[in-house]
Amino acid sequence: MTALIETRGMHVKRGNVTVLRNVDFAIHAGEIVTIVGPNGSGKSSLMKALIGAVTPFQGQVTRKKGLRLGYVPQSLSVDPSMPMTVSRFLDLPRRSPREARQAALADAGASEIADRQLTDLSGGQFQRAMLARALLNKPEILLLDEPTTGLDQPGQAAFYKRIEEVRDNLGCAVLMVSHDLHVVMSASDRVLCVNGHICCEGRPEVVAQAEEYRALFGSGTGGALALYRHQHNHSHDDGASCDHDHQETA
Ligand SMILES: Nc1ncnc2c1ncn2[C@@H]1O[C@H](COP(=O)(O)OP(=O)(O)OP(=O)(O)O)[C@@H](O)[C@H]1O
Repeated sequence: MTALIETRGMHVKRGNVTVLRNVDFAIHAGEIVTIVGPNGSGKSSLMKALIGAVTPFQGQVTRKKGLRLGYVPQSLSVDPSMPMTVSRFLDLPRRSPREARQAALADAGASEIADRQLTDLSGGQFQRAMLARALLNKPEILLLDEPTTGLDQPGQAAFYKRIEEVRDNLGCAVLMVSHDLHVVMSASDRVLCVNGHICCEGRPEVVAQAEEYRALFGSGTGGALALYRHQHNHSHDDGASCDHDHQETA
């Protein structure tokens, strides 16, 4: 299967400092991949190099031709003195048909906020408005940089659940940076542990046990995987049924 984005031997500098070394990475259609790592370890730099906002000084990044990207940045400051509805926000920088805006808000689980002022939204609603904007062009890959910053734990869990639904409904790949290890690990197909390079990578269960991961986050997070696990019995449209044994967050 062709990768949506792939890097080979990628080195990235910010200023004069090499912040990422020798990154080999690929993400494919429909995957949910989470990047974890300490502060300053190069997670955002990796994301920026993948979307082309930062150019690697060595190695290659290959994006599928015509790849449709949706990007939710780490932060966006809104001038509280500037009145703007969510609908208007979705029209920046490019106007979209009303139906497209409504569909994106529905996909983001936020249909009811279309006419609300941006500055009146709760943190969770604002994140959904950002998500809706990233979904407007029906992305093949959605990239989210710490999308739940400022949300409480139920808010985080609800947001990641919505991301899984978006992936299921739209079939897009999802690549996100997160510090919410306990919540995000089991929502991911694959976890990438970054600290200036890729320390370890694999299924969440495997990464949580890896020495490199434990050296960075301690063994306490080994049990973190259990936290988000919930009972997840349902049928899909294609008739297949899911029966994972998850436990709810304490
Ligand atoms: N524009 C820049 N110019 C110079 N150095 C930068 C720039 N952006 C980031 N850096 C440096 O690059 C390193 C990696 O930063 P990056 O933002 O990628 O880390 P991160 O893992 O996303 O961190 P955090 O978890 O704190 O968001 C840090 O040392 C940071 O200070």
